[in-house]
Amino acid sequence: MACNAGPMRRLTSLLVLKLEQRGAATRLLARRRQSDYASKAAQALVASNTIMSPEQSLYRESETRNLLSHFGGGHIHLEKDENSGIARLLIEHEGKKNAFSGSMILQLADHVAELSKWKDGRAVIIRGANGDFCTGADLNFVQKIATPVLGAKMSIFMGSVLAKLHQLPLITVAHVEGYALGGGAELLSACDFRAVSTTANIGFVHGRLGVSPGWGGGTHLTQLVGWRTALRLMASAQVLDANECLRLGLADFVFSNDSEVSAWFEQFTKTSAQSVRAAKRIVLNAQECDYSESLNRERDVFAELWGGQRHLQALQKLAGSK
Ligand SMILES: CCCC(=O)SCCNC(=O)CCNC(=O)[C@H](O)C(C)(C)COP(=O)(O)OP(=O)(O)OC[C@H]1O[C@@H](n2cnc3c(N)ncnc32)[C@H](O)[C@@H]1OP(=O)(O)O
Repeated sequence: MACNAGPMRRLTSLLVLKLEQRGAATRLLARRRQSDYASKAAQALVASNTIMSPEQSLYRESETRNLLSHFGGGHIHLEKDENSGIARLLIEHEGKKNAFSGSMILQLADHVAELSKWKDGRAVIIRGANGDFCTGADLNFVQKIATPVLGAKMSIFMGSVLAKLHQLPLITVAHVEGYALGGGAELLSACDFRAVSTTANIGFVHGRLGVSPGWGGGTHLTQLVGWRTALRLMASAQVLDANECLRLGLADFVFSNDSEVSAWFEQFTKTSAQSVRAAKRIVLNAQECDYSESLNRERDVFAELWGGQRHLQALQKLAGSK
């Protein structure tokens, strides 16, 4: 369990802030065409007491799921290998360089939920189809939800998905080739490790669209590269190649072909899945909890493994080899 309800609470307060801008949102919506689905949905939300009253429930996941389901295209495939404990997530949106549609966001949410329950999972590798990682949100879909209220809902939902991805009890690796822009850069920055191809172009280019990261990517980037570099990258919308990413700490490994990345990944298969998962829990606690709570939790993790079947078997094997 997380030490605090951090990500969701921060996202919810974002929605509260947006709701305070209700007058502006309503005026903006009034200018939109009645026939536009997103505009109608937004008007319904603005008119609804439940979404507009801070005293009442502000965010309904089911409403956001319903909204996102209207924007289809592309697919996220999940493949789990029970023997190795390694899963693969493939992002595929043909003709759109794997940009996220609404339905792809929902699929990612469901896959992350499934992975969170996978007791024997060791790692998940995330990759884009056809030579690109992901170019963020599908711009056609973005255009249709370009209102403060709908943007807040989408940001809460996808921000929570990427926070859950970040907190998975297994190792997350982004296998990055080609373009990883906007929300695509946010997705890779939520992972534990980034193996980056020499073909990669990675950029927090949100500023070119007059916005900023909204899926937690600004926070994850800051944790990875420090606040000054993160500020520079977001404020300039600079697109980086693999070697620049490596120099800044945004890449862990640079590769030029698949066999190199497979060889690099081998390091995560040398210990038991339980030990890998324990290590992940320990580093998450160290990030999220205060010092003494993190130490307490580390002891709990240790106690779950010490004297267990795998520990005893390993001891026996070592003793036998002496
Ligand atoms: C909180 C999340 C915020 C966000 O993620 S906002 C989205 C941020 N992403 C972007 O701004 C990327 C926009 N795309 C681009 O700049 C360029 O397409 C890119 C990736 C540099 C590639 O340039 P080129 O190699 O010249 O190729 P191209 O532009 O002809 O693209 C090929 C086809 O892919 C499409 N595409 C690429 N990125 C897309 C996107 N995000 N949403 C929707 N469609 C997208 C592009 O429109 C083009 O389609 P078509 O062939 O013209 O039908």
